[in-house]
Amino acid sequence: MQNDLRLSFIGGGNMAMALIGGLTAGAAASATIHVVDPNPAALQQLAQQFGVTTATQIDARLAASNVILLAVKPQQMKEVAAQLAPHLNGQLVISIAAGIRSADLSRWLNGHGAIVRCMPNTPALIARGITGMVASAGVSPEQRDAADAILKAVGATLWLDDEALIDAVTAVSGSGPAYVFYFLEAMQQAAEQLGLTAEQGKTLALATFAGATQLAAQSPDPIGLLREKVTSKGGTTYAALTSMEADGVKQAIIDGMTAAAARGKALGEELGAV
Ligand SMILES: NC(=O)C1=CN([C@@H]2O[C@H](COP(=O)(O)OP(=O)(O)OC[C@H]3O[C@@H](n4cnc5c(N)ncnc54)[C@H](O)[C@@H]3O)[C@@H](O)[C@H]2O)C=CC1
Ligand SMILES: O=C(O)[C@@H]1CCC=N1
Repeated sequence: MQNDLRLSFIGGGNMAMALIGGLTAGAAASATIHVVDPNPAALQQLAQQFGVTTATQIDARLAASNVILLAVKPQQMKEVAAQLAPHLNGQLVISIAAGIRSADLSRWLNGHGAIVRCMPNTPALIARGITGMVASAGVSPEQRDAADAILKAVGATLWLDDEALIDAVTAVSGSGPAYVFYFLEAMQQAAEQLGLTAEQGKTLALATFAGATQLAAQSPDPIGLLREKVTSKGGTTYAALTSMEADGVKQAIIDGMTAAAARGKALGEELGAV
């Protein structure tokens, strides 16, 4: 399938754009990509930027795809599945929607079995994403490989056996870029309050994040030890971390991520109950 990948997206918003951007720039550049979205402005931008074909509703080109990737909001999934169901003929369906369980999607697709549920993230746009993935029982080994190749074209993949863990992946890496941007915003704001320009603050914060994450990835040391190595007793880092601990920053991050996972589970229960 990899040599003849005809991939259609239903939903051409932020996440579809991130995935298509990564796919067209990288290993899957030869794939035929088609996008269906009722919003002509979104389609025009995708066509201009990435040379994909587009349609405002499900058409023959979509039906002729061998992989259909659902990139609509979780709240739109049931309606989209009802529109898609009559056009299915064994194709692989990949869903990236937060919360939506494969069993519910399969039911809405009239019992379609070839479903891969996954949770990518927006750094896919620059091929630096990471995607948690789980395959339903009806997915063939070839389809699993195709799903892996599509998501690998935009970064790393991590396969799970237990679908319930996708909510945890959502809380860590799906939503995760937003936490990083939040931390960067806070660092930039603090830099400005301390007298640097916004640009200087951004430059310093970005380089620090990039350097520290690469160091953590390459070092044999546990992350906690790397933190301790920056923290001289009675020094500046100690002052910062003591203040952050007193403000409950670490616990606030853990609580926030727990809320994200709970929201993913609740979305699945709410939206799947129909
Ligand atoms: N934004 C992110 O960082 C991530 C999002 N996701 C998931 O990706 C999915 C899409 O999220 P975003 O791209 O952020 O949302 P978005 O709102 O940017 O895009 C959704 C698109 O679906 C289109 N749409 C609405 N009804 C439709 C229909 N009947 N047929 C075809 N298209 C239709 C809309 O016009 C819009 O362009 C969500 O389910 C979300 O949970 C997953 C991982 C990360
Ligand atoms: O916020 C959301 O619901 C989606 C899923 C992960 C990232 N964005």
